[in-house]
Amino acid sequence: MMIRASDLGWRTRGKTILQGATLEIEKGEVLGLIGPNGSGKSTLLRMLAGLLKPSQGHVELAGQELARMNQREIARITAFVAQQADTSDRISVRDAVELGRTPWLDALRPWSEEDSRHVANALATVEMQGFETRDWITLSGGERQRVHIARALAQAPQVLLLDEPTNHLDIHHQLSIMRLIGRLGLTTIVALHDLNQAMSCDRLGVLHQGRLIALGSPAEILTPELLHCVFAVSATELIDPTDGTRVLRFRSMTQALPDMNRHDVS
Ligand SMILES: Nc1ncnc2c1ncn2[C@@H]1O[C@H](COP(=O)(O)OP(=O)(O)OP(=O)(O)O)[C@@H](O)[C@H]1O
Repeated sequence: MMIRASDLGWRTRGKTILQGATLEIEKGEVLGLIGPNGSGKSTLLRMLAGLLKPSQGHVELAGQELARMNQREIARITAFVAQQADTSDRISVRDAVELGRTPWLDALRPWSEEDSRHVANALATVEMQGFETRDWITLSGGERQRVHIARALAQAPQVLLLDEPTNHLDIHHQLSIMRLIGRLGLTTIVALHDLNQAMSCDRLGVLHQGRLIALGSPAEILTPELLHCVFAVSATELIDPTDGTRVLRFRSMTQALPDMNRHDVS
């Protein structure tokens, strides 16, 4: 088991933000976290990344107690891509991605060709080669997002934690990031808002009002009943005729559905 979280909870200023989250993630599994705004997805990811100390419960990472590991030990196993990670520092794209190598460097292990290879591969993977010398502040939102993902890949992690990684991305790059997540073979936990993208995950966890209320395969989870209860939408399942995949189409609950039983002959 790569990650084991038991009864995780977080409280702040007397308010419970997350409670009773228990989950296990196998090596190489892609787990999607879905849930409405404010349901606790980022909070759970930040606890799994060791960035937020749980008020309750504990996390095991690759067989070790996360609370007993230092940031460097955690960063050699886990890379985290936050939702809005920005920097005001004037750094180049290459500098930003090179930061991913930090957990592997020290006085006895200075920068080497291997580190440069990791950085070049990571930039190529997110289709950002050629941007190395650009100033970070001149990048668009989507380019910044891809550089953040490159920084995480340069870290050569076993576990990838991604908070809405397709935010800001155009459709080509949304699809290529989702495809990349699928083929990296890393243990990945990814918070997603696009429920059609979520269908490509091995399993989905649903957060609702600070609780992990369901965990299972996309087919088990993305039912019209659950989508109605959790997201307050009505969903219709369609089949893409080109490859037979399921596609969900959503309507707000206030939008009237056409009466399928009415056969008007005019
Ligand atoms: N430091 C904090 N102090 C007070 N409330 C907080 C703090 N951090 C998070 N919250 C609240 O906790 C709840 C869960 O936040 P979280 O960011 O985990 O949700 P989320 O599911 O990731 O939401 P979104 O989909 O909007 O990104 C929100 O209501 C948020 O306002």
